[in-house]
Amino acid sequence: MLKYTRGFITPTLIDHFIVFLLNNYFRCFSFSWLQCVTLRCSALDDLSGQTCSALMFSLLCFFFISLVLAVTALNPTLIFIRLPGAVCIPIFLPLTVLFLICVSQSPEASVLQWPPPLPSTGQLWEPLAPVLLLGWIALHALLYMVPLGKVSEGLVLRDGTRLKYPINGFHGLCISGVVLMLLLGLGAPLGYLFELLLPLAVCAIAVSFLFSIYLYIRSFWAPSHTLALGGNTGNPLYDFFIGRELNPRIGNFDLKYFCELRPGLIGWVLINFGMLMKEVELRGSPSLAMILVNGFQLLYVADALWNEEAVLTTMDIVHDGFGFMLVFGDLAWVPFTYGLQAAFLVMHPQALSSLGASTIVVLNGIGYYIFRKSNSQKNQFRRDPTHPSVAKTIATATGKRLLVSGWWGLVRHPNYLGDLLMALAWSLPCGFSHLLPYFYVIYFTVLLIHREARDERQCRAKYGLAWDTYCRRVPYRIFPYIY
Ligand SMILES: NC(=O)C1=CN([C@@H]2O[C@H](COP(=O)(O)OP(=O)(O)OC[C@H]3O[C@@H](n4cnc5c(N)ncnc54)[C@H](OP(=O)(O)O)[C@@H]3O)[C@@H](O)[C@H]2O)C=CC1
Ligand SMILES: CC(C)=CCC[C@@H](C)[C@H]1CC=C2C3=C(CC[C@@]21C)[C@@]1(C)CC[C@H](O)C(C)(C)[C@@H]1CC3
Repeated sequence: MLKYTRGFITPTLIDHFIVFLLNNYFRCFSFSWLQCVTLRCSALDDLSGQTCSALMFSLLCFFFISLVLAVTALNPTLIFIRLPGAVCIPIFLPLTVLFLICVSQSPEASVLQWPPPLPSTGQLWEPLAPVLLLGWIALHALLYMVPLGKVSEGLVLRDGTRLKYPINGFHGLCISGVVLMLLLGLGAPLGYLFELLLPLAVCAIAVSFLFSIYLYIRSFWAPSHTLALGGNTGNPLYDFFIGRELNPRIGNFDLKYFCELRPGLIGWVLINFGMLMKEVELRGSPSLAMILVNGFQLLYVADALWNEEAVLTTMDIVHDGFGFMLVFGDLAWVPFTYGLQAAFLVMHPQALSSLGASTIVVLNGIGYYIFRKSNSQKNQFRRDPTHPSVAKTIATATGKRLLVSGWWGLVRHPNYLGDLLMALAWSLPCGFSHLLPYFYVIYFTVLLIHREARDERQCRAKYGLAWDTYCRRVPYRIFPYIY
């Protein structure tokens, strides 16, 4: 099967890398605890400070292992670490969100700084935060139900039916923009979102847990044909993490579709804008770097909502259950880690030349073009395989065809390629002095490589020989001539 896959980064190389990380994780973990136990400090304060640091270091190590476990969680060849992955991730990914926010707001902004920045209880809790968060989710739930825009059908389900979805996310974004401008006009201190970041993230994590528990419990009343194929192993922890129900709904209100695009994604843009306003408070005007980061990420979110219908053919909606991973991803991970660049820029302003800025704009433009064209091509093809714009295809035994022309003839995941180029363009305005602003592009590369491998397995199982033919005709996965 691998003979059809070219490029110098191979799945075997990735497996070796995972084993290397596992080895080093155990070494780091035992080292940090050893250090914690053998510390010799004169003052009690010092001891507690250093103990905390050693603990924090252990947590960081745990984070890396969680990432590795996440990468392998669905890999049947590494089944012995599937379950631990599902157990560790719900603990350590939320801690990572809080840790990264603390780092972005600290003067050093170094993920490896010693001792690491630890928040006080006062910094974690603010009564306004749950009010704002629940108000925001309620506003978007309300906008979801407003009969604006068209209603579209999803792909055919296992029982042969199709679900209906309102396509009004872009309206939701515009209305949120108007509300924001009104608040700004009334003198609302939007820059205060900077101080509220940690308490808001704590609340979003709490909401994610409660909501996932609700989803897990209600899935036991769902008919069996509405359950996701991958989320019903019978192991409660694993199923809670992956999600049992495919499209949980309350009446016509689709919970997964709602969470995927609205409160978290639009919340991310709102938080970015809050960071921009904080910069205005501190320095009188927004920096070029901040404007670029805000502009690029607004474009990404607006594009997702403008092309909302295309989400109905993505893996999350079509194949994945709605469990902790997606709930937490949508409501906490996306809004609080995808915008770290803007949070970083508030305390760490960066000078950017016009040549540098223009190069970054061009990179984002190229990434966006590839991302949009390839996603639209596939979406159109899946909805109308006979469309005149589709030139070359491969027939499969399932009756569905595979696209081999346009961007889908260059690499097997051109949409990932465009997305990664954009991710890089979002980090570059933050300069090269810190690693933190590059967190997104690093995490995203890992996520997409894992996603590609998972999709490849599913497609091979689904399309068999036709998929092999496709791999022969299009040998590269994401990066032409590399991977
Ligand atoms: N910002 C973020 O955090 C994230 C962004 N994304 C982005 O979301 C977008 C969607 O990604 P994702 O859902 O992972 O994957 P895709 O939209 O690429 O969907 C994969 C599916 O497309 C179909 N497919 C694959 N190859 C072909 C082909 N040659 N012809 C026709 N159909 C094909 C298969 O499904 P079938 O044959 O059953 O139709 C396959 O399972 C991407 O642009 C990605 O970058 C994704 C994850 C996170
Ligand atoms: C570490 C962790 C908890 C990961 C969970 C993964 C989720 C954060 C992502 C899975 C697929 C996503 C997609 C988007 C956002 C991130 C998640 C939820 C997306 C909505 C972003 C905007 C794009 O235009 C998109 C609509 C194509 C995309 C769909 C997939």
